[in-house]
Amino acid sequence: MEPISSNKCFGGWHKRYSHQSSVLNCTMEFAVYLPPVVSEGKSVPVVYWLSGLTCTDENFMQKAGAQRIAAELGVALVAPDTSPRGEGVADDADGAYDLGLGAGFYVNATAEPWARHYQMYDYVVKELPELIEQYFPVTQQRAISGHSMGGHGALTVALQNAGRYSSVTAFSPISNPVDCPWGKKAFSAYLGSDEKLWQEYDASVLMAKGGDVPALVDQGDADNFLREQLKPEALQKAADKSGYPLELRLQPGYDHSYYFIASFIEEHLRFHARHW
Ligand SMILES: N[C@@H](CCC(=O)N[C@@H](CS)C(=O)NCC(=O)O)C(=O)O
Repeated sequence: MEPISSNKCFGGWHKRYSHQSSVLNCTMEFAVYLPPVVSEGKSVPVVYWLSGLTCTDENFMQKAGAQRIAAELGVALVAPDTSPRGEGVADDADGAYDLGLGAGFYVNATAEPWARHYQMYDYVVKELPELIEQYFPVTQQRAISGHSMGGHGALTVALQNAGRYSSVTAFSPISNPVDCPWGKKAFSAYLGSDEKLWQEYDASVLMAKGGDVPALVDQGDADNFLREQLKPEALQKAADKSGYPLELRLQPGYDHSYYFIASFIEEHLRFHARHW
């Protein structure tokens, strides 16, 4: 692990690192925020943040203002990148923003040319937490959050790994990727034509089967992607069917941006802190 930068922030430290990922077969960068109590020798729980299309680890850390409340709550924040990176990593032939680099969709790709590097599900669920738990003063308490493509990632990761996460929250998640243009495009590329496999990565399909990881989802009603891509009504329907503990809130006037995330991130972190 190589340090890239270190900045004091609300009494704690925001740090960036690069490391060689064996799961993704490339060099990856990630960010970690360590709250002030860490300097007193205390270990802290971790909230993992998964970002959306076009993002790196930096969007959330620079725009959401989450460090202030993480410092108060005594929680670490970890933000991975949104896809494998570097020379030799496949990208969309037209450089589209919604496939390839910056658009890993938190799945394990099975189709070519993606399978060699695009294993973001295993990276987020296994390799990155193992690294964090080995090198940083953190407990085994984990929660997960994300935005848009990362909201889809957070929900599917929590739903598939109930014992590993104590709570999950999402902003504007892609709630039913098997039934929207972003999801269909990414899943047909990364997973091929076997739609049964797609369903393993669909939050609405998974939530309809039930579960008990507490979930909070915020969605702005002025979000341009709401109707065509995000479809929170599918998630609500799934939760109603299975009796899943989902709190879904439609927030009037908010759009898809980090201004929305910055407005509610405090409530999301407090939600996680209530469920350690
Ligand atoms: N319309 C955008 C779609 C990408 C987008 O809205 N990305 C969201 C996540 S889905 C984001 O967080 N962008 C980066 C940022 O706002 O910092 C584009 O064409 O680039």
